Amino acid sequence: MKLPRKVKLVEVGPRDGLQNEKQFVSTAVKVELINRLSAAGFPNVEAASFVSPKWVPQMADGSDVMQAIHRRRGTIYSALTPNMKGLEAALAARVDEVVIFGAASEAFSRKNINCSIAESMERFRPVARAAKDAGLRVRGALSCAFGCPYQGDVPVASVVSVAQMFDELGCDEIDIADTIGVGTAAQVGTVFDAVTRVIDGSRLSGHFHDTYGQALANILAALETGITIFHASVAGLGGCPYAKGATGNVATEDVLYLLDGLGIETGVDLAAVVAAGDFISTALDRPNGSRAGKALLAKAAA
Ligand SMILES: CC(C)(COP(=O)([O-])OP(=O)([O-])OC[C@H]1O[C@@H](n2cnc3c(N)ncnc32)[C@H](O)[C@@H]1OP(=O)([O-])[O-])[C@@H](O)C(=O)NCCC(=O)NCCSC(=O)C[C@@](C)(O)CC(=O)[O-]
Repeated sequence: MKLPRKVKLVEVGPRDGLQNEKQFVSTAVKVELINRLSAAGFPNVEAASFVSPKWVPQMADGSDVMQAIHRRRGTIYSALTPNMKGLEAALAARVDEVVIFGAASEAFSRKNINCSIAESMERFRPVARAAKDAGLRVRGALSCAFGCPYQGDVPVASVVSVAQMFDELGCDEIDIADTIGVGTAAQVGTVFDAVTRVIDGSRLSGHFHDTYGQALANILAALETGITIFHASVAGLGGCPYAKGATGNVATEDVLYLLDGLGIETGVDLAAVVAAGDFISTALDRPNGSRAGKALLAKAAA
């Protein structure tokens, strides 16, 4: 098994992790979480979402969050921008990277962003162009690459085709996302092998939710196909408001424990992430969703 020496870990907890919370999480808590995560050494933190507050009320304070955070040198702060209105807000908030987000499933595209896949790409085109003109990085998030809550199976050909659309829009990075956490290691191999035939693997990332407990195995399977960028959410927070039943992202602490054990460098301090996971679990008054996080906290307290 040939594995990479280094991996880029993108922390998505402040956005993907919190967006589904029913009770509004205060701006101060969001800011403290982002500051703790960037201090832990993440090269990239997904910090906000400039979407319609009617669709995702939890993310309505994105501008305030971006204004209040302490920007660590070397950290890329990303935000979701579904349209030009979102991009204008993101530019005003001085984000470093925008995320346009589409799906490999027509049904999910309509539920999540209220348009077809083809329409979404036409909506994203000026967003990507204006973001590039402003010197920002552009990431394309490709949901439902391993299954859809509305449509069921998603053909690998649809994943490849939407990845190529993002590529054509000029995306620097493309996230292959298991939105509802149904993918298996075998499927991960098949999907990444197919996408890497048309897009260089160094520009692809694995974004795994952990509904069926397969996320760490899926990360290992993706590492074996040469993928070196992964997303994770501190304390396993999260879920998509338009993907019922799906649990949070794979917990960052668990991914770090795996990567540290494999001797793969991330530049991220596991102990600091464990403390951030404890902070946000306490603030939300809920059990910590990271197995490694809980074990390390218990060990430290013993
Ligand atoms: C795309 C739209 C806006 C279309 O929504 P729409 O209703 O078709 O759009 P609209 O243009 O008719 O706008 C409706 C209202 O929203 C406002 N509006 C419109 N755009 C914005 C904006 N950017 N910022 C603030 N406000 C906005 C707009 O001004 C209007 O306000 P009104 O006139 O009614 O007062 C909507 O469907 C939406 O916001 N969807 C976002 C859903 C979302 O955020 N989902 C979660 C993120 S995706 C995800 O989690 C998956 C991912 C990325 O993690 C990967 C994975 O795991 O799969």
